Amino acid sequence: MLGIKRLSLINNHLSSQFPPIPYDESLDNYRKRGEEINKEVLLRHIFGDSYERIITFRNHMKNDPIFNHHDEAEFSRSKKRERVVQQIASIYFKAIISYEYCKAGPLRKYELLYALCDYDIAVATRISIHLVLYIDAIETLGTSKHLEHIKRAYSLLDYGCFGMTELGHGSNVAKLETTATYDHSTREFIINSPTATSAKWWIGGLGKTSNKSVLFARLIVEGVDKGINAFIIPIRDNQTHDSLPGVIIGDCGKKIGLDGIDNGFMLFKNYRVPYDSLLDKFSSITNDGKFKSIISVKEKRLGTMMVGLIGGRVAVVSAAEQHMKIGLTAALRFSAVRKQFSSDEIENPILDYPLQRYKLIPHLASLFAIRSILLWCNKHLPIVQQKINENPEAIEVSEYHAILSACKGVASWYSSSCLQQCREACGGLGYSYYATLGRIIMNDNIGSTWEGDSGVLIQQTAKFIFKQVQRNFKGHAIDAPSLKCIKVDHEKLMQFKAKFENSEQLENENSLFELIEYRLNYILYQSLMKLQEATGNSKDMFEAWNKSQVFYLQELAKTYGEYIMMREFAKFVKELEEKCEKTGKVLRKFFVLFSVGLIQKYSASFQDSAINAHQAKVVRESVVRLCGELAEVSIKVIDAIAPPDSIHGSVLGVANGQIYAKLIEQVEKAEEVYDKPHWLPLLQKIKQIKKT
Ligand SMILES: Cc1cc2nc3c(=O)[nH]c(=O)nc-3n(C[C@H](O)[C@H](O)[C@H](O)COP(=O)(O)OP(=O)(O)OC[C@H]3O[C@@H](n4cnc5c(N)ncnc54)[C@H](O)[C@@H]3O)c2cc1C
Repeated sequence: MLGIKRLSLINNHLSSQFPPIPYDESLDNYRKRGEEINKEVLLRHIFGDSYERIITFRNHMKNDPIFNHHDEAEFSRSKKRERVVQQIASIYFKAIISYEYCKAGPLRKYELLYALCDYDIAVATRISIHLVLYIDAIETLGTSKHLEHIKRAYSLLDYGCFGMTELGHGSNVAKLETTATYDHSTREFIINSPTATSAKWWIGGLGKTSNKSVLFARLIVEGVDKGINAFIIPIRDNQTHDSLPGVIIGDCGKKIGLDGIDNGFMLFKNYRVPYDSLLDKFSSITNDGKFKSIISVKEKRLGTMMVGLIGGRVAVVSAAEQHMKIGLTAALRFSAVRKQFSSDEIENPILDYPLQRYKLIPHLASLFAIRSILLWCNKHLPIVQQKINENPEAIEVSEYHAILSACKGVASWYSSSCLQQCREACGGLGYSYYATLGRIIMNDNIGSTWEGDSGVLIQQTAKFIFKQVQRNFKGHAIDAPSLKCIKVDHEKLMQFKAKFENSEQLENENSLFELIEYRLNYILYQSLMKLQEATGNSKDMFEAWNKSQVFYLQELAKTYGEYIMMREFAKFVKELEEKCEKTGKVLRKFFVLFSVGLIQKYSASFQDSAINAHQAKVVRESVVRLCGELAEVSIKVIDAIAPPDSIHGSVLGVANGQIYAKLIEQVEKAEEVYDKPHWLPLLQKIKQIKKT
């Protein structure tokens, strides 16, 4: 330690215009506080079977100078995109990603994406559009004749994109306007963009990179609209990289973040592709030119096709957790070092203040809740993908879809709120680019929109719950295991009174589940009543459904998502306790904080009758006390889960706690730090004008 301290002093002294900065022991001191945990056990528990491979990918990045956030700080959009391709090339071949490698383990590509997302979601997304969206679409919607496209994609002989969204439509996929008209004389499809709003828009990797695209278009056979189908088509010449005749490709321009992704637009003018371009697992055209589908009801066809495209949504949940982890690494380590005010001479680290603890610690608890549901999603993803092949309408499939949709929404909203708190928790220094929070906030921001707008997506969760309840009304048992707690008994619901009198009783796991299950049943009952009322004064069910969103159906779906997260968090803690009692004990407190936090957040609806004023006070006091206890151990916890400094890139989150030295070093390395501005003559001219 002495050696490191001396080195840090010498380095600082030799290269800086600033006075020497003594080694700051604040973070080391905070690290000694709180209960003991076993960091390795915790990280292994979090990463599960992926542990070794994620660490290997991390090491590839750590040892490769092409992964360097500070180099990239002043990069132009074009340079950033070039750098992302260099990074992908570097890691893809070191990681030996191939068709065989990914077939050997369905989660393997997600492990690479996970490691890359800790560095920058732009890099992870650039490759995930290709590896997950493009390849999974061919795999889910295509047949054996399309296997060659998949193999070429894994070998990077083709680089693919996912062409669904158009300028005019994103959420309402059924209304996409691009047409693919079948010409039986040549057994080809003629693709056209009939309107400006039918231009494919926002397509990641399309702007500059891809030579192939999965394309969603309206299939016309014998003049009849057969609905949206998917195709695999070439879009650029593989040698010259020119767009093919009949295809117009452009770049969507400057975005508010994610400079590293080349989002593009695409238009078609009588572009002909052969029959085999149709991904024809569900629908095909016979040799005598007749449309045929294994799903006879047209309205059901699109939904069934979409069911398999779930991998991207799991990646969004993961990104939310990863962004929270990086934000909290910066904010917590900074807060242990940063000092402001005291009642005596020695100032307090701001992490000692209950207000700062309340700002940050509940988000650390939510991070573990998201991680827990992610472990569940990862475990069930291959099972559900298999099930989709057998029966896309199986209950396991629709339940997975409902849970994932709710959790995608909840996780994306949690991460936005967490990152804003992290930025505020770091005060002005949090606004520096080198704190990394600004970059992450803008990159994370899209999580609530892409892969399906969260507010639209969770309506599908609400629909799923309603369908299950309808089954119950018709005398059948609810067949989704996650909804076994549903009891549509109004009388009993209204009589419910929480029993806890003090924090110990409140924080008991059974008591916490009883309360959150009550909340779920209560909001369900309210939603049913609201929908019934709205049905009476609306022109149709569509209007009634929309009138019941605010305060009801949206809340129902969110509560369900949070309930499932809580259920998985409880399992996560139990399994951890079996591996290491002391670490499990600390994580159990995070579980309790997450759960009590939900009760506190929803206290308005609890207080209708279920929780009295005294109990509400117990809930609030519990939150504050748990935040205090967990803040003491929070540096150890963040140490366990934080990626290495070179990967998270935040000067405020450096593991050695030398935040001021690191920030100064970075600022002094930036372009033109001590230079006169090139616009000095303009400044002087203005002064001259003022004088005369
Ligand atoms: C950076 C980036 C990358 C992307 N990459 C891809 C890609 O690679 N491939 C691809 O195909 N797409 C891509 N997309 C598109 C993305 O998936 C869509 O933007 C997303 O699905 C939302 O659709 P939208 O933009 O049409 O929003 P809209 O549906 O127009 O939503 C706008 C607002 O209307 C509200 N709204 C819509 N319908 C309802 C309703 N029924 N009830 C209440 N409110 C409603 C929404 O909640 C939202 O607030 C990308 C987008 C971005 C920004």
